[in-house]
Amino acid sequence: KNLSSLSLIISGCRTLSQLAELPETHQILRQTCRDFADRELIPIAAKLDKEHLYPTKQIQELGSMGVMAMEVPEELGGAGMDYLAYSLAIEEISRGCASTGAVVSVNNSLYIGPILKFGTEEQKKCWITPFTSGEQVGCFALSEPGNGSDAGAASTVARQEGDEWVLNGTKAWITNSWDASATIVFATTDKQLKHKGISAFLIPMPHPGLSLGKKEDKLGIRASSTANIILEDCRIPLDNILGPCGAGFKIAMQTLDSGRIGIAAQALGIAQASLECAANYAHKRTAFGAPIGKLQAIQFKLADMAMAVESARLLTWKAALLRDSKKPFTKEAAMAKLAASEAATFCSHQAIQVLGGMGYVADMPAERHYRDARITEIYEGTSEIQRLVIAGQLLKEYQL
Ligand SMILES: Cc1cc2nc3c(=O)[nH]c(=O)nc-3n(C[C@H](O)[C@H](O)[C@H](O)COP(=O)(O)OP(=O)(O)OC[C@H]3O[C@@H](n4cnc5c(N)ncnc54)[C@H](O)[C@@H]3O)c2cc1C
Repeated sequence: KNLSSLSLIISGCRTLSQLAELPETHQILRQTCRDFADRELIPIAAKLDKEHLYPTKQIQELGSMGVMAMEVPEELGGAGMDYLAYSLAIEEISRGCASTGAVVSVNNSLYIGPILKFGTEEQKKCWITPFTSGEQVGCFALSEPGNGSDAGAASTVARQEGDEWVLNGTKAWITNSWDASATIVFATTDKQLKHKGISAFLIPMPHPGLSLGKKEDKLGIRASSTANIILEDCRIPLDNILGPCGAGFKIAMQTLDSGRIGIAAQALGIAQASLECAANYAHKRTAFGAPIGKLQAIQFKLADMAMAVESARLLTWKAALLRDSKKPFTKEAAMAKLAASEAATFCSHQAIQVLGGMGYVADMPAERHYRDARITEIYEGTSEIQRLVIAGQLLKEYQL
């Protein structure tokens, strides 16, 4: 009995030690994604951003590397890796191009994630496998023009008619929508039951009755498409419901818990890129006869940036490790997303200051990082919502 509790302690230590030093498999994956970002993403990120171009070729290459379906078992076409690996991949890709990070993260955690968890075996084969190679991507349609944070107030409706569901309503801000081949749509099936009357549906794209709004002209992550999805008597077979009828809100909330680890990782990538940009510039730029990196004012900025990135990274890895060991992680995922998104906005702001005038123009990546960082404090739950989630969990822990 004593020995078995000791082995538990030892395995706990191994998990903790991963916060300081990654296992070799994860180090290799991280380096592979970093090399890919250096080679394939950094040289084109400014052009993708400026011209709002979807990175078709890069997404396909990431698909062939297994990065479009990190957690999906190999028999379904995925990489069969864990969430720590996923967060490392998203950070490295987003360090190269945050828009590409958004496309990859939505496909993995918002589209594939809930199908993997709640789908039937048939649904997994049909709706996951074709989305593992990067040839096709999916999207996740929860928000509406009238409600984002208050996701339980969905006004999109689905009614059963014979052997079909008929959907009507408008979903707003849907990432990947213009490039997607399928979407998960959340719609109310029983208004009386409020959020317990919301269900999740799988709809192929394009599909009769489903149309797209204009591409939003965004501040950042401009290479990923964002648009309304409009449903007008959109008919799908009864089998296209995901999970039990009425389980949609639970599916959405659990999906966002996991998705937040991906957004934390995306924010880390942007923060890290900002730090690297500022540190490199501090060595090269001279003022008053010496590199600006010799100035304590610049050094303090770099130190604060490095601390913000590293502490948010540890929170992100902790949330991922908890999820991988099947322990509760809602609070830690919200903490990771909040800390990492604030680190990204802080670091990208400071990077512009370190670069001076060069930080303000598109010749250098600092201004793009600044624009890209901002969304991480908004989507998959604003910073205010993360604080509500953290406080809600915390108060439960201290309940008398
Ligand atoms: C580029 C982009 C991509 C997106 N991608 C997707 C996607 O793929 N799928 C999808 O479903 N959605 C997506 N969204 C929507 C996104 O998740 C919402 O914008 C976000 O959840 C906020 O909702 P809202 O815009 O309606 O703001 P609101 O909910 O109207 O909030 C406005 C302000 O009020 C605050 N607030 C609201 N409620 C509270 C509260 N209870 N306590 C304290 N403060 C509160 C908010 O924090 C915010 O500051 C995307 C949005 C953008 C901009």
